[in-house]
Amino acid sequence: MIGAVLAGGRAKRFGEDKLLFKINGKPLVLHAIERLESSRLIDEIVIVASKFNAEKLRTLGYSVVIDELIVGPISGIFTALSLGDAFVVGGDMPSLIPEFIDYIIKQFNNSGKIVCVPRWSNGYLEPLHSAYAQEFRDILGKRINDGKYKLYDAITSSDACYIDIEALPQEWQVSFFNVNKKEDLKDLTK
Ligand SMILES: Nc1nc2c(ncn2[C@@H]2O[C@H](COP(=O)(O)OP(=O)(O)OP(=O)(O)O)[C@@H](O)[C@H]2O)c(=O)[nH]1
Ligand SMILES: [Mg+2]
Repeated sequence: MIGAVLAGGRAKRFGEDKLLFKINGKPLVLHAIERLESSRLIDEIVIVASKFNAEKLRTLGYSVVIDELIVGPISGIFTALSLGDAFVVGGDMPSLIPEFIDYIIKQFNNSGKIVCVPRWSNGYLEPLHSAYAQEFRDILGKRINDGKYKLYDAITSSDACYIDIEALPQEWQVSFFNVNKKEDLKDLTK
């Protein structure tokens, strides 16, 4: 399974390039990559960048593909799936829990569904912490063509497998943490 790290956003809320912003001396995106890499069921990492930041991200030494569409995470996933099945995360998720990722990939493999996504009891989904089959790419492509960019809608209108977050170890929930604003960094001093 490919580990795809979405990195094509403009970080408007953060106010500067958040993915290369150093936390404990290491770019934010590298924290996410290294966590994802230590999942046993992930065998290859790919960064899904934009044409604006691809060169900088290439210096990290991982393979980089360019999302030519940049219409939000949906186009990042669409781009990643050209390479195969993928577990997709945001590059701004430094607290990923490899064991949780492996758990989702196992569920995905056993379910035979085209997407396996964690779901909160209020119905909220975590699509940037989910496993996607390459077969889902055509569905995403059609939706993007129609100007339908909401991932939530793409997933819920498909035959997805849902993982009940509250039934799992509570310590795993930190895996969803993502940095949007500068002030989010203070939750990250560990
Ligand atoms: N490939 C790709 N990645 C994206 C796109 N939009 C967002 N991302 C990435 O997805 C992750 C989560 O997105 P956001 O939290 O909205 O980040 P962002 O868009 O850079 O930040 P804001 O401009 O503040 O919304 C980040 O790592 C982004 O770099 C996109 O259109 N294409
Ligand atoms: Mg955004």
